[in-house]
Amino acid sequence: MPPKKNAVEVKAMLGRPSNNLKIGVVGLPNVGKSTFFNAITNASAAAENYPFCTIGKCATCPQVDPEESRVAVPDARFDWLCKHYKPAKEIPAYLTVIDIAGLVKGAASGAGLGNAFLSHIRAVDAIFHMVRAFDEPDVIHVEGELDPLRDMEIIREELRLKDEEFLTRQVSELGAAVKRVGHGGNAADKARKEELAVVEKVFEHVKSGKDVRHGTWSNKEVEIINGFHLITAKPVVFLANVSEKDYLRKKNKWLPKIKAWIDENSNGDLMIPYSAAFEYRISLLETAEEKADALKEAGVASVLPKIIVAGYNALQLIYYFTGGPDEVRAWTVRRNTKAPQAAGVIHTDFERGFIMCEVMKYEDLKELGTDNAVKANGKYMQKGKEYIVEDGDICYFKFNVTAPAKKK
Ligand SMILES: Nc1ncnc2c1ncn2[C@@H]1O[C@H](COP(=O)(O)OP(=O)(O)OP(=O)(O)O)[C@@H](O)[C@H]1O
Ligand SMILES: [Mg+2]
Repeated sequence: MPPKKNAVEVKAMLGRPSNNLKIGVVGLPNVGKSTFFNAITNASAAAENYPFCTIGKCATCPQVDPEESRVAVPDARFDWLCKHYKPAKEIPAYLTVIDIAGLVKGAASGAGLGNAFLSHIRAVDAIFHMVRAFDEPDVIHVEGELDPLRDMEIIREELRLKDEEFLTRQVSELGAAVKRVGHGGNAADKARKEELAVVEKVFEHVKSGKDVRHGTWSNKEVEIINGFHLITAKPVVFLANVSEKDYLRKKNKWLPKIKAWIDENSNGDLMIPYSAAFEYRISLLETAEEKADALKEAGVASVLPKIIVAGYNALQLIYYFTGGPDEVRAWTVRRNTKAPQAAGVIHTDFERGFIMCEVMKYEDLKELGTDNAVKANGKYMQKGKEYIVEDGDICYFKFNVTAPAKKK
C-alpha cells in the first residue's frame, strides 16, 4: 500500500526503541568511573523532592545489580510544573546509569576479563566514555604515563574490534546459509540475502576503522543493524575527568587536545570536562544548603546535571508532561514518536483507542498562567495520530476502547 499523503516519513534511528534505556560508564581502569557513578547516585538521592530508587540498594528491588542507578533528569520545566499544579505525586524522567568495570588493551581478545565487560557494554544503549585527564601519582595508570589521547584510542579500538569480530562471524554464517540456497529460494531466503548485503557493508565500514554510528544508513539498513546491538552503533558522550585543582581554575592542558582528537576521530561527539573527585566530595555533603555553600565558596557549579541531560539527549530521548493536581509526570519517548505511540507509554489502551491528543506548549502555560488562559488564547491544540510529540509538550490524550488491555 503506498504511504498516505499526509503521513510523515520518519528517519529510522540506530538503537532500541524503548523508554527504559541505559547508559554505561566505559573507560580504562582507574580513570574515575566509579567515583563519577557514586557522585551522580549520591546527588540524585539528595534531591529530596524526587522519588528516588538506587537499584540494588533499594528495599523493594534488591535483586537488581547494585552497579545500576536510576537518576532523575533535572529539568526546570518539570520543577515549574510541580510548583504550578502542586500535585500529590511528582515523577520526573529518569536515566539509568551503569558502572562497568575497566577495559584494558587487548580486551576484545579476552585480556582482563575483557569479553565479559564488553558484553556488559553491548547490553547498554549509550556510552559515557570516561577519559582520565588528572595526573595523580598515587592512582596507578595501567598504561604508565598519563596520556588521554592514547587511552581514547585504546578504548575506541577495543570496542571497534569487538564489532569487527562479531561481524566477521555474521558474514561467514549468513554467507554459508545464502550459499546453500543458491539462486531462487523463498521469501525468508531472499530476506537473508538482503541481510547479508547489509552486514557486508557494515563490516567493510567497521574494518576500515570507522564506528557504525558515524555511517550513513538507510531505514532498511538501520533496521537490520539494530538487530545486532553493535557497540560502535551506540551514541557516545566523552567525559574528561580532570583534577579538582584544574576544575576550579578552569584549566587543563589536555582538554584542547582531547577535543581535537574527538573532532578528528569521533565526528565531533560531545565532550564535557568535569572532576569526578570534586563532584564526589560535594555529593557527600548532606543538605542542599551545604552543597550550595560549598559550590559558592569554590566559585563553580556542579556539572552533573549537564552530564545527565547530555546522556539523555544522546539517547535521542525526549519527554512530554502530563500535569494536574494528582500528578505531574514526565513520560519518556524517543525523538520522532507519533502521538498514539507516545500515548501508549502511559497505557496500551491509550494507543489502541487513540482519538486525539490535546497539547499545550510549556512556554504558553508559563506565560499565560493557567490552562483556561491558554484555551482562551487559542493555544490549546488538538492533534491527530500523525502528530509528532515534541519535547516539553503538555499532553492530554483522548481515547476510546471497548475491550480492556494490559496496563504497562
Ligand atoms: N579527578 C580526579 N582527581 C584525582 N583523583 C581522582 C579523580 N577521579 C578519580 N580519582 C581517584 O582515582 C582512583 C580510581 O577511581 P575509580 O575507582 O573511580 O576508577 P574506576 O575507573 O572506577 O576504576 P576501575 O575500572 O578499576 O573500576 C580513586 O582513588 C579516585 O579517588
Ligand atoms: Mg570502578
